[in-house]
Amino acid sequence: MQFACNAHTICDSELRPLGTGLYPIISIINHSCLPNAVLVFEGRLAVVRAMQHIPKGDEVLISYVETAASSTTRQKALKEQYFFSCTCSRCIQVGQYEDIEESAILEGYRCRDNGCSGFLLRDSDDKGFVCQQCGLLRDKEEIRNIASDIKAMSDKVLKSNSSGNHQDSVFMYKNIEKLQKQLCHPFSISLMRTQEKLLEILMQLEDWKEALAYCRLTLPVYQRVYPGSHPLLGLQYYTCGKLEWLLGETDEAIKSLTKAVDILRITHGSNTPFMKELLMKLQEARAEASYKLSSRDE
Ligand SMILES: C[S@@+](CC[C@H](N)C(=O)[O-])C[C@H]1O[C@@H](n2cnc3c(N)ncnc32)[C@H](O)[C@@H]1O
Repeated sequence: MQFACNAHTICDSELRPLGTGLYPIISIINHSCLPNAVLVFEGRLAVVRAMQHIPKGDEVLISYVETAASSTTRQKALKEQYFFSCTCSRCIQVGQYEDIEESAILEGYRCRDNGCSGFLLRDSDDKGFVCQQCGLLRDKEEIRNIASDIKAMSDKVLKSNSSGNHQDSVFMYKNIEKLQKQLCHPFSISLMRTQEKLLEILMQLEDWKEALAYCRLTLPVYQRVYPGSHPLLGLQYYTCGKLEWLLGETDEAIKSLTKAVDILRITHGSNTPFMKELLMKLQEARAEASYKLSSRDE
């Protein structure tokens, strides 16, 4: 229990998990689902950085769990691993309309009308789910069928992942994505996770163009679920910028890399090798853009 409640996942600069470590000083930091600080690692060194101004006397808080989740999901994860009920400013809104809406957007269903972006809530007769914007009902049987097709397809892709055929995986994840688009709200986290997976495999396949398309698809959801200076949003801008640069979209690359720098210099500091590399890429992209401009003028 001491380990489970106090250990932290050690990650690389791109927040990919490497292992687990126990850091006695870091272990005194409490959790918030709306944290004001972030824990990052520079090799084995654990560094806590403020993501916003923290007034003197305020508690420094990090998040122990994935914040891109509904209140119910976050609370369940905190209870199961850390044995407490969170009462942070996000969690105290549980049961209020805004929180119900946010949960239905992140983890609920889309409206039957493709042009409507409303969120759905269970109807009082338990026939299905009703769009809170246009009033259309989605039959629970239809929802159950699509959800079970997604489950079957996800089980299949997990089994086939071990065989390592990326093309097959792309095909299967695209099928999952298609079904999730029918089922889930456009800002759904599961749809975003499928698109992230496709981005990852397409990068391995070096299909930069399609990878960029998927990276761009995830950005609106990232902006919503990782607001402010969240490192994951910064890293997604970084990926987008690298792909744009690789594909010769220099001006777009400069915009994305600048957004990445604005966030990651807060979360990752400005003197780390990781940040130096990012700043170097931005400088090179700027130099390329001005070279292109001057050769066009000539
Ligand atoms: C890593 S320790 C944090 C330091 C701990 N509060 C202490 O005084 O040693 C994790 C434990 O702290 C408690 N904790 C952390 N954040 C909390 C919060 N927001 N509300 C209530 N308890 C919290 C929980 O018991 C959790 O298992």
